[in-house]
Amino acid sequence: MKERNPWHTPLTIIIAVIGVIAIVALVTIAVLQNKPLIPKYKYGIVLDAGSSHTAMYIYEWPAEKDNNTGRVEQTHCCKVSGSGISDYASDPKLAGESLKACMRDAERFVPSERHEETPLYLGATAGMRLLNIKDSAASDRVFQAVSESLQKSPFSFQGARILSGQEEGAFGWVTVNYLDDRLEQGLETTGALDLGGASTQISFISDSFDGSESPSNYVAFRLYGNDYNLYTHSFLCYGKDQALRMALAHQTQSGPGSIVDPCFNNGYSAVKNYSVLYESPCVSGRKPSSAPQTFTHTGKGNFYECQEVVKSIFNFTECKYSQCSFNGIFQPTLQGTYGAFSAYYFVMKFLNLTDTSVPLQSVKEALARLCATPFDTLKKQHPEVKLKFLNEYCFSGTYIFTLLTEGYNFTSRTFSDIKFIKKIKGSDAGWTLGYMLNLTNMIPAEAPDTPLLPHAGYVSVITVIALVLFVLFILSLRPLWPRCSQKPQIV
Ligand SMILES: Nc1ccn([C@@H]2O[C@H](COP(=O)(O)OP(=O)(O)O)[C@@H](O)[C@H]2O)c(=O)n1
Ligand SMILES: [Ca+2]
Repeated sequence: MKERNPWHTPLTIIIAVIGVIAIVALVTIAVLQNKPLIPKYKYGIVLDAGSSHTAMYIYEWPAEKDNNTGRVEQTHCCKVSGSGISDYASDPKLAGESLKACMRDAERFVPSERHEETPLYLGATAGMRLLNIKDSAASDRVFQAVSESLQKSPFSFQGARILSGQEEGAFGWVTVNYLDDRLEQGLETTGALDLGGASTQISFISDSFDGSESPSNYVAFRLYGNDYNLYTHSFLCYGKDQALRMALAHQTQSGPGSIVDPCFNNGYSAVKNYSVLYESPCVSGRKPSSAPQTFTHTGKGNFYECQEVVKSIFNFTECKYSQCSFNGIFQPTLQGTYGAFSAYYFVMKFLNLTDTSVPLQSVKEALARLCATPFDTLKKQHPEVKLKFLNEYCFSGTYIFTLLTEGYNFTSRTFSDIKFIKKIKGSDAGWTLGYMLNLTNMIPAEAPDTPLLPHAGYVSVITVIALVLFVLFILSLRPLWPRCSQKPQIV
């Protein structure tokens, strides 16, 4: 007779089957319940209407996390061809037209089912600030024209406006710290240095600054449960293009028909128009009365002399606070590391000085060499670089050097705390991302509640608990287990 397996009682089989079904069900629910949904993204578009050009940035983030800590990333950037919108004062319609190619680009990059709900912002910076000072009616007409053009796009247009210098500085700081994950994790923050064409911004946290000494430089944030007292200042006219204008204006003050400029390479020569030079509010009112129509601008390439010219556009003496950067503007003691972007990056990239932290002395030597190079040689060395930029690198480099050291008081010790950057994790450093995060309330003031365990940990714990429960259950049924039958005795 075949021996009966003691486990093969109906009861144990039923218990085992129910147990297995229960475990499978538990694990399946645990996995499915917490599995991220198929990625669905939301979008936001910001147009950065700078003094020299306009750029459009498209940002993307997971749809189910938009009120939370979901990472926002730049997925596309489009450079508007032509000049900045402030240059269309005499023909505003063209400013609107100029944006159309990038807006069509955006229609391709944002899925059509999201078009209608995607916010679209245009923020203008120092070029429009200057136009607004010079001719506010013209500035209104430009905004009217660009707004009409953007309203025709399928996106949800949220308005075009001028950012204050304070906003521009503060949002640049938010962008770099957000992209570096410093805000959410409450880490030490990094300062932001932004050099544009018409203004420049410096923003950083200084423990010694609580806003009392100079309230206009103070911005308070509460982000992810942390308080930040930010120092920020925007110097209108101290972007590199307006700074060049001021340096030229300074050199034409004596009124002759030619300037021999140490900030331009030897061999450079151009005829320039006096009234064009003096049309900006940064230099207006200083045009010499005896000025001829044009002047010849030639280079003599000398970094040390150029530094003297550049210094003449700063006022280092006036200061009614405990300490100042320049032009009587309060600045607390520098602190921590800095990310320097926009034109800082472009110029330092040309000098090959962006990779590591750069000693100040190397920058000085590189600039002395660059300025002393004859213009013809420079053109041969860099056939790929646009002449408009190549002409100006000696000036731009010297200006950056002087602004950082004499203006903001970086020393040979602190200079290497500056990193020259263009992008962080694929997104451009600049004010646009911070601006959009703020307007869409994407950075919460308080730290969000996080689940106790990560997804994988949660599933493992549930599985182990289910197994333990099952084993305990089986053991608890021990009294019902069939007893082993006695083996028949072989006699
Ligand atoms: N490849 C490039 C692109 C821009 N730039 C400069 O970067 C600056 C950008 O300024 P911007 O147009 O954002 O002007 P703001 O309104 O910020 O003052 C301009 O001075 C451009 O000439 C550069 O040096 N190299
Ligand atoms: Ca800018």
